[in-house]
Amino acid sequence: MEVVVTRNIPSAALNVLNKRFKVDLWQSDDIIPRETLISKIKAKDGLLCLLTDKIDKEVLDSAGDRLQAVSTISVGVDHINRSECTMRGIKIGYTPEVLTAATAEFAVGLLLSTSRRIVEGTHAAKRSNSVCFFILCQKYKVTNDVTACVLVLLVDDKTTDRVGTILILRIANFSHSYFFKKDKAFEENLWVHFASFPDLLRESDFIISCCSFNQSTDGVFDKEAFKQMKNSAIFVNIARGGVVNQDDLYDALSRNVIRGAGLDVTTPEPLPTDHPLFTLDNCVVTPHIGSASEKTRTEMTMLAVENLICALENRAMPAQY
Ligand SMILES: O=C(O)C(=O)CO
Repeated sequence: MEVVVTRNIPSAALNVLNKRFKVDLWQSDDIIPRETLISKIKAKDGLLCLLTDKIDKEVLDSAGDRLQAVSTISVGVDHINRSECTMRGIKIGYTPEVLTAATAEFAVGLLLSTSRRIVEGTHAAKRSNSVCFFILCQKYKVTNDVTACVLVLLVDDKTTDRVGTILILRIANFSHSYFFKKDKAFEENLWVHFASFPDLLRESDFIISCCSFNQSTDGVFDKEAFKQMKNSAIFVNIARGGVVNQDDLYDALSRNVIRGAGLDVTTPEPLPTDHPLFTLDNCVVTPHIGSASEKTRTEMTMLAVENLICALENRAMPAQY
């Protein structure tokens, strides 16, 4: 059997695949160009891909009848046309659980670095030796305390629940937590409360988007949403760039409609270096590295490899979507 792998993966994972299949590897740390993917996938049995690879009808058409499985090294599957896969009997594997803790931790990191202006402080320290006055000078006078603030997580399905749950536990010492989710058990187990979306926007000091990207979350953080937030609110996005209208966010940040944003996800990814969001002091942008600890990325890759092998050998995948 033949499989396509769309990125350099750790050699341990590649060796496992090489022992079983003929592997057509895109041997690069860069995103595989779309035309290359469309050409490589022809008449292959399996695909190991990343969230940066759009697996749509055109790619599946190019693969043809032999393709049996798409295994993504990600928990999110919004880059894969699931209904086309289902119609064609193509199994989808994904990587839940193994990245939960790393992603939740990263959200805490973004929350703190944005609210306490750690990145801005680092730049200021490099620029000037008067940084001891950082907190006193007019320009830099405000940072948000995290303690005793109201924090909101936008969570909407099983996948994002997991990250949300760990996140709640990690920040339990800081804040009261609210969940945008109608689930009694959840409320009782984590001492969180359900609130409507407009209430959450109005009452929160921190809003963390952990939701999956779908029709109901597409652009949900827009001009209207930012207008409803407190002027002191900090917005953190570890979900997908598509849940935010980025022009509206830029506008809200540059006019101090909200205080700051920490974004690990953007549209597009990577965000072009000349993007206006990079010009703002009150916006921390990272290149989608929420799950990028060595242990986590290795576990994700090994799980994706195992998913692919099981699918092609007609055994149950450890994590079938
Ligand atoms: O696995 C995913 O879907 C991610 O977004 C990783 O950070």
